Amino acid sequence: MEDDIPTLVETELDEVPQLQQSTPTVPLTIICGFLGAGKSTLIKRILTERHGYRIAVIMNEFGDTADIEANAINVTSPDDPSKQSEEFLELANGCLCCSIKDAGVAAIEKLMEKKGAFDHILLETTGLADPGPIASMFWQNEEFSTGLGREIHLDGVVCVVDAVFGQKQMEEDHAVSGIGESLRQIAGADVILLNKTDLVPLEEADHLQRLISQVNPTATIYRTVKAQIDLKLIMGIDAYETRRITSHDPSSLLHVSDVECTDSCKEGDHPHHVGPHHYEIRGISSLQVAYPPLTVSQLEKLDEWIRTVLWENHLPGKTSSENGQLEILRCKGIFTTVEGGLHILQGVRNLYELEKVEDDSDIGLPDEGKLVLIGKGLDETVRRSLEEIVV
Ligand SMILES: Nc1nc2c(ncn2[C@@H]2O[C@H](COP(=O)(O)OP(=O)(O)OP(=O)(O)O)[C@@H](O)[C@H]2O)c(=O)[nH]1
Repeated sequence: MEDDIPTLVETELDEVPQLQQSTPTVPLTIICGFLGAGKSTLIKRILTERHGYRIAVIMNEFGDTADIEANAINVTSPDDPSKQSEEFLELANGCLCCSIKDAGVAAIEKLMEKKGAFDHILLETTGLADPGPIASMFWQNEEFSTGLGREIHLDGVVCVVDAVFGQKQMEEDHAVSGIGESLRQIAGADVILLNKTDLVPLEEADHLQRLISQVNPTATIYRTVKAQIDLKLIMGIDAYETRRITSHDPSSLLHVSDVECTDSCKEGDHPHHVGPHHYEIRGISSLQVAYPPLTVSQLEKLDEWIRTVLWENHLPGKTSSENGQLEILRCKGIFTTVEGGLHILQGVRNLYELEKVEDDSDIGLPDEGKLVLIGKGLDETVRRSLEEIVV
């Protein structure tokens, strides 16, 4: 009998370091979506269903949480009404809910004191929030990376789009500095849930999905009813990882939808096909450029191009006034080099990272590199300027 004991202890010791290595920081997912699209429905599901994940959800307000309490969900705090104003609520399914009423980082700092109680953070934004600045708070931010960034990392941005009103919201969006919030949300998303598809005919959902892909060809789109989605598809997606990739098919890192315009797309009021892989809706468009394996100097030129455009809002060698308004909301890229290296680009607004992938010896290289830009002013001049990098 006693002989069994050392074997058990040994197994436990073996497992601990492996777990610590594979989860060095807690992933954070930003959830955005226009008013009424279904964000709260998604979050309510996460907080109440038995999915087996321990997720901490940071909400704008406790309004919906009070609703969850009213629905007799087991909250660990006693039945004291004043407890509703508590900042943290632990729910029956192991999830944790907290308010972000004060300041984002402060709420997360408090949350991290509870580390160990959860393994993923979801941050819900308000319906009118632009996810770009929020994402940049958690990514490539020096202050963050020397503080909280040692404990959490940005996993991805999920946008919930209303299948009934989504198109109207995109087209009628009141522009703030030229670009409306619903378009900014779609442009900044890594995963899009086209929700409420039970309320529209199939063709309407197809049409809206096509419009969304035209604005953001890099996002993965799932159709949902009542935000029913396998959580594995929206969490743990590592959308901002550039140095280390686990996929053996690196081109899958830059998922790009290939969509063509239909007859119904008219210039000016709908996305339209401007050139190969170039579409536009209310000033926002995406631009895709393919690249052969790059030399070191071409990669440096590309880096300089991205830096100039993202930081100075004009093309290299031109002044801002010459090029009209150029604003990049999101950029992604995957590039191979003639030496056989693989480089990944990730960018949110004026922040970007162009990094060589570590230990790429056992992963296949894609046939061609690809750059995808989403933003404003992405016309043929921009395309030509990008193509000149490899001439
Ligand atoms: N029929 C149908 N109704 C849905 C679906 N998803 C959500 N709803 C309903 O749509 C309404 C709005 O959903 P919410 O989850 O509150 O939307 P929200 O994005 O959180 O809204 P805000 O907090 O105002 O930004 C609610 O009445 C939901 O029950 C769906 O897939 N189908």
